[in-house]
Amino acid sequence: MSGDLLLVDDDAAIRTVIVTSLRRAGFDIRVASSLAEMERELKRARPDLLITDVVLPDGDGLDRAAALTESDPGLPIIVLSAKNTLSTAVRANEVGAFEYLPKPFDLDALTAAVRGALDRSVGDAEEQETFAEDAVPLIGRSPAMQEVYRIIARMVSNDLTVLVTGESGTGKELVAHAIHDLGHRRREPFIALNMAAIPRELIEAELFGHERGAFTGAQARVAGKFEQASGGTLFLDEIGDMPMEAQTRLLRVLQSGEFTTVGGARTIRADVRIIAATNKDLHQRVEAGQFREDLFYRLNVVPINLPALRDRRQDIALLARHFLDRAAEEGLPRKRIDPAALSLLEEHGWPGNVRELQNVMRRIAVLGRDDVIDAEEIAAMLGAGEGGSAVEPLLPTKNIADAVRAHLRHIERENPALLSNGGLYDHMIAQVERPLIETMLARHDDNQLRTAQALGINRNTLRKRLDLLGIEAGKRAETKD
Ligand SMILES: Nc1ncnc2c1ncn2[C@@H]1O[C@H](COP(=O)(O)OP(=O)(O)OP(=O)(O)O)[C@@H](O)[C@H]1O
Repeated sequence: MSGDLLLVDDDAAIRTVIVTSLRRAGFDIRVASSLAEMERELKRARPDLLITDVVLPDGDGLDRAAALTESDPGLPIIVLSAKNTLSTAVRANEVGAFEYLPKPFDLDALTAAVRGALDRSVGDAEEQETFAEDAVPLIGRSPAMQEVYRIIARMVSNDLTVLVTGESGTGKELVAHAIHDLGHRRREPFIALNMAAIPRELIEAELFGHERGAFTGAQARVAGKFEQASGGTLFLDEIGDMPMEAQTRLLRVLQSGEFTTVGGARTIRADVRIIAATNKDLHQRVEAGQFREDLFYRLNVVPINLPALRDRRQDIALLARHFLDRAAEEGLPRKRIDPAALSLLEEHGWPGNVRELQNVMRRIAVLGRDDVIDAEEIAAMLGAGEGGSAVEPLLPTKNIADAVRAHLRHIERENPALLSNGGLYDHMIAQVERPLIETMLARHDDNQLRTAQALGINRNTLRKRLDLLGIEAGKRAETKD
């Protein structure tokens, strides 16, 4: 791949090293040692990529880069800096720099970053802008999130294994998606598998696929997630819940880059990027003998820890408004929120993190009385949530009560024995429970874990209720592309 690169650095030795290495990799590269020289080069011709140092003799390379991205948003920029402070990284991120490389950096890493940046900038600039917006749906400007963005930005130009940790609902899956969507594998599949959502005995077959006749009921050869994700990204959610035998097998794949299907003799190359996530303390699991230490180190190549929402309260207002906007885009009433209401949100404990905030905002969008949400409404909503009871009935209680009475009259006519044979209570509860569970399952694409979380019940409780009510729930949601 060739490309016209412009390197701006006042250190002649660094210029020489970079120029030599990038020319060897097949790139054309021009150099400048100051902002003034850079301006001259920019006037001569627009480069395909700018690589700049931060501290230059006649000014700040990052400030200039920020101005450049305003006037030329399609120009990819790589920032090199010896000032390894977080603020430089954050500024580089704000500028939208494709990659931030702290000095001293690895020349291979620079070459990979250049390739990734050029690859990404190929194509229609307009399409890219929308792509970039859609690709990073992560909201929040707190320092903790900036650090997360900085790591994500550095992960898009390589295939390193990433371990995302954080409490439930902090956005781990969103981060995995962002890494995939921004990286060079973005046109290939993103396949997710949640270890906690499928029966333990099926995990290996789900991951590696199985041959016909590998076990009872295996009537045809089935490709596993590794094969489905080929060329793309495999997201292993709730990795802490992976059974030991599957851990051993996964470790072997990570070591050898190959796997065999269950019951199969063929080996298949595993061209996938692995992103794992967990809300469990894996160190503790390792100590308790429940998680293989060697696998932990294989997965924890690049750790990303997502902060709990209560530890980044400055993001709450932004997130709340974002979720209200999203609700309005989906056709729910458009609501605004007043400052006192926002303060209350900021003081809340948020045990369910961003997911909980999202649910609260959606409920308010549906149920709120006025266009402007006030503190009283928020207090009522949060108070009800904490008690674990229904927030406020969607339908006035009277209608549900009427429905119950009408159904009892119907039973009296059609099946009077039910009124006295002891089965009435279960029957009536099932009348409410079935549509409730079915509707919520449909909303969550049949994903049982998310449905249980949304309902506020344990996943096993949900499973039992599904069995009892005879509701069939598929597993469509485990696979996403
Ligand atoms: N920073 C964020 N900006 C916007 N939305 C967010 C953010 N973080 C999380 N969300 C939203 O909150 C919900 C939960 O996020 P996600 O599923 O990624 O969390 P998680 O950490 O993977 O949760 P779990 O551990 O329970 O699977 C999603 O609907 C997601 O879109």
